[in-house]
Amino acid sequence: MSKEPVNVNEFQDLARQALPKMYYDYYSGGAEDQHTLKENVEAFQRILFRPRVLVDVSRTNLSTNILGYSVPSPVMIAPTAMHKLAHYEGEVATARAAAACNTIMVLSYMSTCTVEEVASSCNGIRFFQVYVYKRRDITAQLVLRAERSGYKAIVLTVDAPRLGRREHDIKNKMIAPQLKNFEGLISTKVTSDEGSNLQAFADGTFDASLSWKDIDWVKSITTLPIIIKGVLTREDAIKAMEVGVAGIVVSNHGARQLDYTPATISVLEEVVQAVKGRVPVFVDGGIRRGTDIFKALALGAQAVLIGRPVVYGLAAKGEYGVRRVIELLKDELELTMALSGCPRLKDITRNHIMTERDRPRCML
Ligand SMILES: Cc1cc2nc3c(=O)[nH]c(=O)nc-3n(C[C@H](O)[C@H](O)[C@H](O)COP(=O)(O)O)c2cc1C
Ligand SMILES: CC(C)CC(=O)C(=O)O
Repeated sequence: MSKEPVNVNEFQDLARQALPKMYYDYYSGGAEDQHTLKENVEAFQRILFRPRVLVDVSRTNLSTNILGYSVPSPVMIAPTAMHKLAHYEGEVATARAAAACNTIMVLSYMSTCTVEEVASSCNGIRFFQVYVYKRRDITAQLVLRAERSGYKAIVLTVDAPRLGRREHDIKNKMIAPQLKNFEGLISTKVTSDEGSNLQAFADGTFDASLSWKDIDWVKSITTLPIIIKGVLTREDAIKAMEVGVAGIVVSNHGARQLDYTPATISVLEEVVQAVKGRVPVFVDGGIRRGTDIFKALALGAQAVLIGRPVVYGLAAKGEYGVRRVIELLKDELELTMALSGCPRLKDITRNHIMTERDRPRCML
């Protein structure tokens, strides 16, 4: 048994040791210069606290409500592809860990276990993430299967008309494994032996024509609420509300798509202000500490999603590792709340943090 991590960052090293280089690079990497990859984490570090003292924090409560579902903490599992490359049990192990923590898991469209396998592996609230394929009938079938299997919302990812340029994957000639969801529908075998096979697969399948008018089509294939994932501007947040989404995820896809987009935490407030409370706003990207979660909530997020740390937990220690990642983040958030004078999530306000812009000159 490898050593027991005391924070989620320590799972990354264990994952690096556990995984073949090609897979570790795929999970950890970002697009091009990986500027945004660094920024997603570092922008959190530039936000400081304004803690309040002498508040009774002998009891804390982290519970919240996400789309009508009551959950014990404002943490969800972001959709990440192909968990069997991290651990032989794949998304089933992740789902069991999520269920054990009563945490909402968003299953990736590009999962290595099927939507039905994950649904039947354990009880739990799950959402299904969707990419729209050129073959729209395939997308419609997958959405129907997810709905029939009890998934509670569709998370439509809109920041990937094409796959970002991930240079590790190009060098490693990253493979695209068979994705069981698509068995009998489409082959993930690509013939290209140049560059990333995953990119070649995405180029052949993802529908780059997808646009705002197509949200009506997505609505027409499901009765589930639709959350849009990948919004970074007030303009798109307003459009998303106009087309009637049930929620917005501020996301730059973990810095894997367009490099030099701002860190998500830097644009969260812009989106929150545009949305004016009409739909919940979620955020992902670079969240590695309970303090990061607190900062996101202070800037108006209803909850956060965690991507890489979950995959690292899975690679390092399977289901147990994912559970520990969720527990560590939740414990850190709880302590942050106590030390900031916020016994409940609704006590967390914008005044509990200061961004670089808020800081008085004399402190620079
Ligand atoms: C290995 C990996 C695979 C991903 N696969 C998907 C995916 O299939 N669908 C999707 O919408 N987002 C995908 N994402 C993006 C995540 O949902 C999320 O936006 C991102 O990981 C958050 O950043 P973090 O990893 O810093 O927490 C993936 C991210 C990673 C790291
Ligand atoms: C298989 C990929 C398209 C999944 C993805 O979204 C990613 O790797 O970021």
